[in-house]
Amino acid sequence: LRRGGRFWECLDQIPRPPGYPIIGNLFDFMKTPEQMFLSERKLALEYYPIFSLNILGSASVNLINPEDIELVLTDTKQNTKSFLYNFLHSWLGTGLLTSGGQKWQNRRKILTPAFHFNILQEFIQIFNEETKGLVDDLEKECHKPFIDVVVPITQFTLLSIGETAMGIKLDSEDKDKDGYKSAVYKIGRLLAYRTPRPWFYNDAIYSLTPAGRKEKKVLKTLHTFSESVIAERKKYLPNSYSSRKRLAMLDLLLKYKAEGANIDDKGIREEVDTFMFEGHDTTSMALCFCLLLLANHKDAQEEILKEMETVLDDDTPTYAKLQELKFMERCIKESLRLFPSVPFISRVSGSEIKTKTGYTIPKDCMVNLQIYDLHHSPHVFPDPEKFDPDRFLPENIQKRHPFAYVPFSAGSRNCIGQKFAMLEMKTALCGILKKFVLEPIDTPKDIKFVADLVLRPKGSIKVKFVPRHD
Ligand code: HEM
Repeated sequence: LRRGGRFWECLDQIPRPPGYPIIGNLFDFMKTPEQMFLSERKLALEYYPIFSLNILGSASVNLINPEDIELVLTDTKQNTKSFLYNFLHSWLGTGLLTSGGQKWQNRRKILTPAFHFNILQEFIQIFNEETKGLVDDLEKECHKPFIDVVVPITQFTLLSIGETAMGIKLDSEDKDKDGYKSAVYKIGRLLAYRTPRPWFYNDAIYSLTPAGRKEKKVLKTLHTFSESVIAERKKYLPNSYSSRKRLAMLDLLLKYKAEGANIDDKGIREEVDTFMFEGHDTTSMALCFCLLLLANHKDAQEEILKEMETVLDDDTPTYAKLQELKFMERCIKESLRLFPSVPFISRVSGSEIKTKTGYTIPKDCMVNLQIYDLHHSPHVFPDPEKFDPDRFLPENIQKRHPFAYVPFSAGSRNCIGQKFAMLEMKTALCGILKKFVLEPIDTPKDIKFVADLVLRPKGSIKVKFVPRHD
């Protein structure tokens, strides 16, 4: 009623799965996190290219086709994140991922230099050192019938973001770090629980519920960790920053603050929380799924090895050498197609959107861009479940719509860390594949997912690591 006739008039034209009066499609989503994930996939397959949902008057439009996804991602009027991101405010505040308008523009401008090519080049040495630690850990465990790769890989990505962007060395035995990792899992679960329950959307009401009280405890762990990261880095603050032209992320923010720029302690914590999370969890999942796929595709594994032998000889990879690993890159890209770490993103329409498919999305409506379903659609990728790195040969990319593949989103709000992530994943793969042959235990079909902040498996991802004897 509040939204008026035009809103519902437009929305009612868009295909919607049958629901009930008042509650709408609520029962499609009042399910376990695993069933919720499957429900969305089923709807996307059935209703491609577009469908709407209405849960107790909370409406959304879901886009699955590249043409309409392009319309949203290239229009700055559609840049505002939907209210779903508000649920992250108690954790990430309004950092780069969750902010909008002028604040987002200022922060993006401040933080972009922290991911400049010169900075990334310096990070390769850290990625190599952390890869060595990862390979040592895998060596200790490789006598076992399998390793759940999520455990060592998450450790690797967390240590890597700590040492690169934050400039601190996290102790691999550190209890706070372990508490942080499990808190990230817990908050993801709580958000998945809250999202389909509009009666918990009000913060005051939610805070009184058992889930809200649990969230408060989890937030304490998350914030204690990020505050300790900032305190640790502050110990090493130089008196003057002028000696180095380019600074990594946390130093850059601390410098801006010291110089009186428009960022305070709260702002710095927002970004540390944002980058600690976005910088480790997404890359960790991407790398885990890549290892799963390579274990199941020995031919690709051997081809990567041959390429490594030609390009790297026996050296540790440098920035320039990593650029030359073209086949490895295609494998990572294909892995991110099948397992995009961020399965969907969400916006609110800043104006009416006339879709290429002939519908009108009303203004002020939640618009979800279903990246996972776009990447798995047979309309977009023939034989979509097949692992085929050649889909990313230049001549094949050219045949596709430019927005058919968007694991890092696209447009002005794209992922600021995408180059960082690719370099980190390539360095880790070089270290791992040089030492081990990956053997399959789980197959991709065995993996069940849960609705979460990132594409998360329900249980473990099991791979066998067999030491390589030259
Ligand atoms: C494979 C790894 C990664 C994937 C698949 C990924 C994916 C994405 C996607 C899809 C978005 C858009 C989110 C949205 O619109 O709501 C995003 C944004 C973002 N990502 Fe990543 N990401 C990855 C790695 C990283 C890393 C390593 C960092 C930091 C070092 C990072 C930091 C961010 C930040 C801060 C944003 C918000 C950017 C903005 O709105 O200006 N990401 N990422």
